[in-house]
Amino acid sequence: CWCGSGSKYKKCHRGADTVEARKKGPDTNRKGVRPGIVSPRRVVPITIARPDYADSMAGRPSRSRNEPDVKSPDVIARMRRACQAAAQVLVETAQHVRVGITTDELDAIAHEAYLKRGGYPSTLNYHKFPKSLCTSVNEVICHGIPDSRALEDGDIVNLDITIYLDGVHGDCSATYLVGNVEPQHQRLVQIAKECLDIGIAAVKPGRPISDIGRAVEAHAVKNGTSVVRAYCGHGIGETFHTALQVPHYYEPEADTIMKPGMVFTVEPMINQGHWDHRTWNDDWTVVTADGLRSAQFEHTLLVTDTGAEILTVP
Ligand SMILES: COc1cccc(Cn2ccc3cc(C(=O)NO)cnc32)c1
Ligand SMILES: [Co+2]
Ligand SMILES: [Co+2]
Ligand SMILES: [Co+2]
Repeated sequence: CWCGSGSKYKKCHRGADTVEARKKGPDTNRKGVRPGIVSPRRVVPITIARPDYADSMAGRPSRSRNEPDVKSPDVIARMRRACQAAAQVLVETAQHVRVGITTDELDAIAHEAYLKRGGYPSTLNYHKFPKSLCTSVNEVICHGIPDSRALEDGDIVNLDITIYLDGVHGDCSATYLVGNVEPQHQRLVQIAKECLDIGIAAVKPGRPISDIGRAVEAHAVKNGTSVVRAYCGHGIGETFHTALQVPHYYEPEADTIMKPGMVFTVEPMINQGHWDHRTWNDDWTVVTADGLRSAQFEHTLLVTDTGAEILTVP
């Protein structure tokens, strides 16, 4: 869900000056200063194949982002297995979501769940991201870093899982309710799930990628919510993020025609209030500008002759 630097969609990527000016520390909503990263770097046995960025100082993929949008039958077969594994890791980790568990403990659970399936946690060291999944709580839109904050009654939390298995990535996420969640926040989560389903239904060969954002944004706005613009869905395969971007708002410039064999994520981030975001001064955590909540769901999809096949099913 990263539109990346130099995004061709002006609205999709803010200029550095704006971002710099907007950096801020953890919101008081999150009970003051964030607890911080509490555990040492998790280890991945050398027996597990790692992506090229896993051991690089910058964590930057060396492989170009110009992987073809349409995948070969071999890559598709490997994507099916990786995406199924990602969905299983998500389900397994989500079973532990409850009041009192810390997001760092969820990171440990997810980490082991990747490893036991022979997979590498794609986010670990990806652009130097320090953890094996993203945990985005309440006003956090995406890229939340697991830490010592315990989940509280009434929270919503997105778990974003990406696995690297047999040379390809599978990426999925879901937002979960913690204990007794206020009806307005339950509704936000429901609308976000509907936005993903409606976005997937808009996937049709021969149509432009922009159909997806048009359908998602219409549903979000009709239901009194807004669509985050700075982070998009993305092409995925042997590369975590290919050059293909999938805005979740209506972007007429997203004119790539969908073709059978394409694989990309749809991962709408839906805000309770305004679509704008801020980035914490940890350089990762993306939060709503107005402090209201955000919810997200994500699947990795294969474009078929008639529509979309959801690959991230357990
Ligand atoms: C360099 O700039 C950035 C900025 C933000 C994030 C990152 C790297 N990154 C870390 C985790 C992560 C997850 C996704 C994802 O697609 N989730 O569905 C995307 N990017 C991710 C890099
Ligand atoms: Co993301
Ligand atoms: Co993604
Ligand atoms: Co993801």
